[in-house]
Amino acid sequence: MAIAILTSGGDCAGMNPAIKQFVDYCFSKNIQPYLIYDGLEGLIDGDIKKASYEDVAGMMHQGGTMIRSSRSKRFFEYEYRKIAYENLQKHGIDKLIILGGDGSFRALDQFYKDFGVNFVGIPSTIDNDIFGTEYCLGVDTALNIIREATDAVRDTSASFKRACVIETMGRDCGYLALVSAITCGAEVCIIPELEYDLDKIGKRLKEELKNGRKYIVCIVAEGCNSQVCTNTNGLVKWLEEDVGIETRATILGHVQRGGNPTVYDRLMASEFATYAIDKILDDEKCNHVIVYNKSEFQFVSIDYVNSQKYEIKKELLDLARRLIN
Ligand SMILES: Nc1ncnc2c1ncn2[C@@H]1O[C@H](COP(=O)(O)OP(=O)(O)O)[C@@H](O)[C@H]1O
Ligand SMILES: O=P(O)(O)OC[C@H]1O[C@](O)(COP(=O)(O)O)[C@@H](O)[C@@H]1O
Repeated sequence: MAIAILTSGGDCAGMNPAIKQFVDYCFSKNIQPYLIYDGLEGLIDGDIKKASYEDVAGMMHQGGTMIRSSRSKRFFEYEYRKIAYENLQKHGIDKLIILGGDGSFRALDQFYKDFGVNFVGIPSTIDNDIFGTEYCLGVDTALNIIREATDAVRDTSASFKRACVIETMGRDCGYLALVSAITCGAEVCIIPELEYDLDKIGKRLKEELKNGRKYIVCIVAEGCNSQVCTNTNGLVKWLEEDVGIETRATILGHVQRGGNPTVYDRLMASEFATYAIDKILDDEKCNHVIVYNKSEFQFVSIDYVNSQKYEIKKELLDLARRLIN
């Protein structure tokens, strides 16, 4: 019996601390851990290595994933999954821990159905958009990067009496933009989940500018680009032409995916990894995702994770209602 770890889909801060804990904890239980490099692509290509303490030394503070990640078209095909399975067999690996999003969990669930390889999925995505868990690894670090960037952009906006539009990542989900708008003290928050009224926002902003406001901070979610929302360019145009304030846009992009993991993500990584290993070692059959709700870790089925679309909780949305009118 042997156990391996891989990272798949979008990387995030916290993956390295989880990999380190995986290796250290397996050794403490006298189990040989394996590392699979390059995600599902590496699984197909047989890029699998016995882990040693040296492999994970000094990686606690590093962002991204030192065993790298990938999105794999080949893994959708049975033929390649079979090759992946044969690669695992060569090392006697029958258990996998995967750090990724719901796509990666679906991939391993298919793999489990094909060949019975047990796995536990650890929700890891800066988007925080996996149904069934309040928290996904990497979110706290991404939020802190957005906060630092927004604080800096606000400084220069205030110096020039300008507005700024800051675009966060999140794919279709507005979580990062929402929490950032609330915690960075933004004046406007545009996300796919909240209906907004530009006329009302415009009137409010003009009134505030008349009363001495020196700058405006707008936070907009990446998801607005593909949805029926005003996107970053649209907002810049509207601020300049309708509200009448010089405006600059900052699209934060991939800086949000890097950076040293925060203390919270390091701790969550250790806990997620430890509980996941305990579960996979205890259960004869295991195709679960570990989730975190109300300060507790639980295990749920892939079907449950896939049964609904993630929705931001109402109480959090309510905190931003004054930023959309
Ligand atoms: N139904 C599936 N069958 C096989 N492989 C899948 C399936 N769904 C997703 N995958 C694999 O999982 C990878 C990661 O999924 P993706 O949605 O890109 O990222 P995430 O895990 O962050 O949601 C995909 O590139 C693909 O290789
Ligand atoms: O790195 P890429 O391929 O450009 O993907 C960008 C996307 O990945 C993310 O950063 C993270 O998404 P996942 O964790 O679901 O892969 C999204 O916020 C963003 O839309």
